[in-house]
Amino acid sequence: MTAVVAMSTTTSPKTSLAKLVLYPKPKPFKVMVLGQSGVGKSALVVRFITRRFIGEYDPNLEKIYAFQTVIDNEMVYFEILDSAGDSHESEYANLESNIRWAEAFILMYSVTDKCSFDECHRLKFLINYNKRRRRLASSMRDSAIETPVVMVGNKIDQVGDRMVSTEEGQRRSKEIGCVCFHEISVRESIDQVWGVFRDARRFWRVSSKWSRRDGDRHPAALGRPLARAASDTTPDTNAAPPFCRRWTEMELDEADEVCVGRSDSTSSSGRSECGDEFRARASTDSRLPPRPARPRHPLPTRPFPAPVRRMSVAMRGNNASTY
Ligand SMILES: Nc1nc2c(ncn2[C@@H]2O[C@H](COP(=O)(O)OP(=O)(O)OP(=O)(O)O)[C@@H](O)[C@H]2O)c(=O)[nH]1
Repeated sequence: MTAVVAMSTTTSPKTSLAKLVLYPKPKPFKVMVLGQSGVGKSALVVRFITRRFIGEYDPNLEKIYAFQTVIDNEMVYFEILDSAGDSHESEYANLESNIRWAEAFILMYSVTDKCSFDECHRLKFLINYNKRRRRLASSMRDSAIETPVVMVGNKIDQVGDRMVSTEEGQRRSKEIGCVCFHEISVRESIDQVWGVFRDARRFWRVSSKWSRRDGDRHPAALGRPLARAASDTTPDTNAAPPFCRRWTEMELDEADEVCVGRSDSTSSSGRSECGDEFRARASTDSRLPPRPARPRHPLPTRPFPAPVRRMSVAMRGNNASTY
C-alpha cells in the first residue's frame, strides 16, 4: 500500500530524534469528466478547484487534477480526470481504460450544441459497457448497483443560443440512466459547479456503501427509491428512481439486436460471443456498421414441413366440421 510519510515531533526521554510515522495514503475519489469538445469540461474542473472561470484551455490536454475539500463534513480527496473531448478511433482503448479507472462520472454537454447533447447517449453507452460488473446476461438486479453518472447541461447563460431545453435534458438523463441532472453555467455560478461534484460524491457514497455491504439488499435492487440529491432538478414523476434504471429498454433492445445479428451469421452464439460483438459496437464513433437484416417473422428452420394445424370451426346447427 502506498503511504504518506509524516514527521512526528514526539520525543522520548532517551532520544529527541524525530520518529517516522506511516499513515495510509487517503483513498482518492476518482471522477471523470466526459463530453464532446468545447462543452466546458476544463472550465468546470478549473472552476471547481480554483473557484475562477478561465476562458481558454488547451483542447487536447488530458489531465488528472488532485484536489481535496470538505463535502458533507468529510474530507474528500478528489482525483478528477478532464478527458480530451474528441477521441479519435485510435484513442478508444485509452478512453475505455479511463472509464474503467473512474468511480463516478460527470457527463457534460452544452445546451447551445445539440450535437454534444446527442453525444451523451453514446458516451453513457460506453460507460455502461465498461463499468457494469457482470455481463448483460446476468440479472437486472446485479446491474442496479453501478457507477454514478451525473448529467450536466452547461452554458445556460447563453440564453439566445440555446438548442436543448431543460425538459429534453431531464428526459434524456432519465432515459440513459443517469443518477441526477443539472443545468449550470460554469461561467456564472460557482455554486452550481459545486453542486455537480457534491452530487457525484453523494451518489457514489450511497452506491459504494450498498455494494460493499450486500448488493442484493440495495434499495435500488429492491425497487425502493434512494434519497434524491437536493440539487437534482429532475422531477420525480417516476416511481422508480434513476438508480434502478441502469439499463434502459433501448439499450437492452440494442444488445438483443446485436445478439440476434450474430446468431444469424454464425450458427453457435454464446453469451461471451455476444459480449465481443457488443464491444465492437461500443467502440465505434457514430459510424456504426450496418445492422444485419432481421426478418420480421423468424424464418422456418425445421428440415421437415411443419405439421398441418387443424382448426375447429364451430358451425351453427348439426353441421359442425373440422378443417
Ligand atoms: N458562455 C459560456 N462559455 C463557457 C462556459 N463554460 C465554458 N465556456 C467556454 O467554452 C469554451 C470551451 O471550454 P473548455 O473548458 O475548453 O471545453 P472542453 O470541453 O474542455 O473542450 P476540450 O478540451 O476541447 O475537450 C471556452 O471558450 C470556454 O470559455 C459557460 O458556462 N458559459
